[in-house]
Amino acid sequence: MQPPSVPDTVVEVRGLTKRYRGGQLAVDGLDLDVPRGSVFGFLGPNGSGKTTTIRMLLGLIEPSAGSARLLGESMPAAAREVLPRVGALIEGPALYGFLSGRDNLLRFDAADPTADPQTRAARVGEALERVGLTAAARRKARTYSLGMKQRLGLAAALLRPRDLLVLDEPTNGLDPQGMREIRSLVRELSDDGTTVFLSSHLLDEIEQVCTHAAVMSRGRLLAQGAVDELVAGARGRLVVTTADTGNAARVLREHGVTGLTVVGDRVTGELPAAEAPDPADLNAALVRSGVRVRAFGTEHGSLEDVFVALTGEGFDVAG
Ligand SMILES: Nc1ncnc2c1ncn2[C@@H]1O[C@H](COP(=O)(O)OP(=O)(O)OP(=O)(O)O)[C@@H](O)[C@H]1O
Repeated sequence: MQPPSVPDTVVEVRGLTKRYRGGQLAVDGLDLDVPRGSVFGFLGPNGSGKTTTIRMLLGLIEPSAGSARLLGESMPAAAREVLPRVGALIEGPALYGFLSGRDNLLRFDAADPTADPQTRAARVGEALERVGLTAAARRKARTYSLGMKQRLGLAAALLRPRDLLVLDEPTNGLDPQGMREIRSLVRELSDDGTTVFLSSHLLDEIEQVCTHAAVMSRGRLLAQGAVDELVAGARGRLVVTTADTGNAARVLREHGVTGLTVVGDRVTGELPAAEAPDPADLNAALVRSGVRVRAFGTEHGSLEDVFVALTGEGFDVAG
């Protein structure tokens, strides 16, 4: 039997809305298009509706309005056919601490009625290998670091081939090393052709690993698209290094630069969108005013700039 084909749009969401019983509007008219083969970052501060959206995508809760298609099929109606092709890791894996990593995976595999017991050991061995836990496979899961537990959860999601992986805040609580491990695993899975949808409140993480992103705030979508296009649309920041920060800020303000901040010997600001002055003219104006400029340049826009420009607010990671 041919494996089912993967449509060009792996996740297609239209007008998706969730109002909880208490009246809380958690997700408000969301449209999403996740292209096949992408690593799609679902970005937003805590409480912006990411988990609620993922729950609706996976058919765990009913939307109040709108529709969600996963691998071309309507959810939650097609959950039985679609979900076996989707690996998910939400809010940390459910592991037995008293079992070894390997025994945890054997249990997960045994719980899948379609998994052939004859090939179970090989499947578990491959999944452990894939996430780099072979050497630690016989240790009890409770002795694992958070990053190792998260990788074991991913191994469980990878016991069968998946067309889509949905990861809710996969690096939450991990140290930088653990984060790097998960990021490189996500890249490998993507290189093998799996579409990955991952939520995060970490802008930097999304920029590092994702090809596409959707930016959420308070239940609403602010922007989505290829990360490089989103970032290219963000205005860069002007950065001037000088001992004479006060005068530099004044001159830049007079020339239309906004959002000026001074940290140490660095003055940064935003170039006005319309009729942006040529940075070379700004530099000349600083020099004319007697400001001794040590360094002058522009920094590329980041996803944070996109977020700030769209909301007029800082990206509050603490929620
Ligand atoms: N079961 C529920 N009943 C009522 N309100 C809820 C429920 N679950 C979430 N909410 C509310 O809905 C909003 C969105 O929450 P959600 O968990 O989807 O956001 P999130 O972006 O995933 O944030 P986090 O990263 O903190 O989980 C929040 O204001 C939250 O308090």
